[in-house]
Amino acid sequence: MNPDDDVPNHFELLATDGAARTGRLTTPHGVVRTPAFMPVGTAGAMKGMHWREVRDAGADIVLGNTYHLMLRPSAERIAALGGLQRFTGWNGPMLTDSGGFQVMSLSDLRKVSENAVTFRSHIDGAKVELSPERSIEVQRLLGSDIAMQMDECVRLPAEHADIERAMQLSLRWAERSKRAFESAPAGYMLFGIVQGGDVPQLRHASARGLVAVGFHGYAIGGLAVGEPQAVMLAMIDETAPLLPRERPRYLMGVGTPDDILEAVKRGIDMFDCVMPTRNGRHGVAFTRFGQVNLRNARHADDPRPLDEESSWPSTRNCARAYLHHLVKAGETLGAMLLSEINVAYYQSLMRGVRDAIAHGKFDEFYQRTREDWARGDI
Ligand SMILES: NCc1cc(CSc2ccccc2)c2nc(N)[nH]c(=O)c2c1
Repeated sequence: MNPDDDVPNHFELLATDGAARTGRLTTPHGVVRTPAFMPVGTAGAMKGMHWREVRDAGADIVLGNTYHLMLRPSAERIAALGGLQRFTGWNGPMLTDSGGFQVMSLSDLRKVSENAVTFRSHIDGAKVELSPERSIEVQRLLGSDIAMQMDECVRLPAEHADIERAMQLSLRWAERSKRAFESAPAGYMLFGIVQGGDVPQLRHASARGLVAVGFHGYAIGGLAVGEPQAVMLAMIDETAPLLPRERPRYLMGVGTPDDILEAVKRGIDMFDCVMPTRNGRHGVAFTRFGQVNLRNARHADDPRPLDEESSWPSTRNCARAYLHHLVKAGETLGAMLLSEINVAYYQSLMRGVRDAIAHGKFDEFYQRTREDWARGDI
């Protein structure tokens, strides 16, 4: 009996088109339609947006960050206040990362040992130890519907020996994470994370090792960490076929609309990225015709909206000249409008992807979407 079979499966595959899939992932706080884009609400807020707008834009699930929330306001305080959903007011599914990735990218004086990652808080400099067991405890206290195992992600390019060391450590942490998760109530999920850098054999070993442990779903980590898109896609080609077809696959921290379309084509179901809100705060809009930098003077007298055929009101109604003015003036409303415009675009892209796969038209959708992007904004 494969341990993977012992783990309940809350994912339902509805249709496939080539390697692309569309399905439904049922969580304790609601259903997630896949392929799904999950906006990142790092410290319990979606920067520049109300949760109402996130929901109206079409997001079924949002992400929270264990690293940030355990440091401030603390997992124990959020638990005492009823958990992340009640604390934030987002009354839907939430996924939290394990925190190790953020430690490596945000904190100082960090040390990785067999037992844990030790670091100093970027907020008050306090020494903190994050073990697989503590990471799972924090995610359980937050009440997230989908928790991630503790792992070590290596930036690329990297030495083969370092990639292998981190991949093997992550596999041992996967087993410890699963043991620590065993007391979670039914319906709550734990995903394993495939590591292995840009080395196919290490990707294979990681994927096989995780399936042997058995998880509700499988993430592909350690990509979009400095490698060319072609390398990222090649590693997805090496990894996805080794993951159980009937369970969800999540590509962590990816990506641009083009990255997402290419990864859906290769069998990925879930995505997250800070780009929609981060680019929005920097004056850049994602549209059906590619990215538009509203700081550019060419928009100063342009009365047209970004896309008059968009289903999203701000995208259909706000004049480029106004958005340009807000961005140049540093008005908060500029960041707010472009954040919602971008999150809405990503959600419209995912709606189009799901519909195309459901009707066996993914290839046509893929071609037409890329032609629109290539045509550019005129
Ligand atoms: N840049 C890719 C990336 C991003 C994240 C962060 S994804 C995220 C961010 C915020 C909240 C929830 C998930 C990762 N997280 C883990 N645990 N492992 C990785 O290899 C990895 C790679």
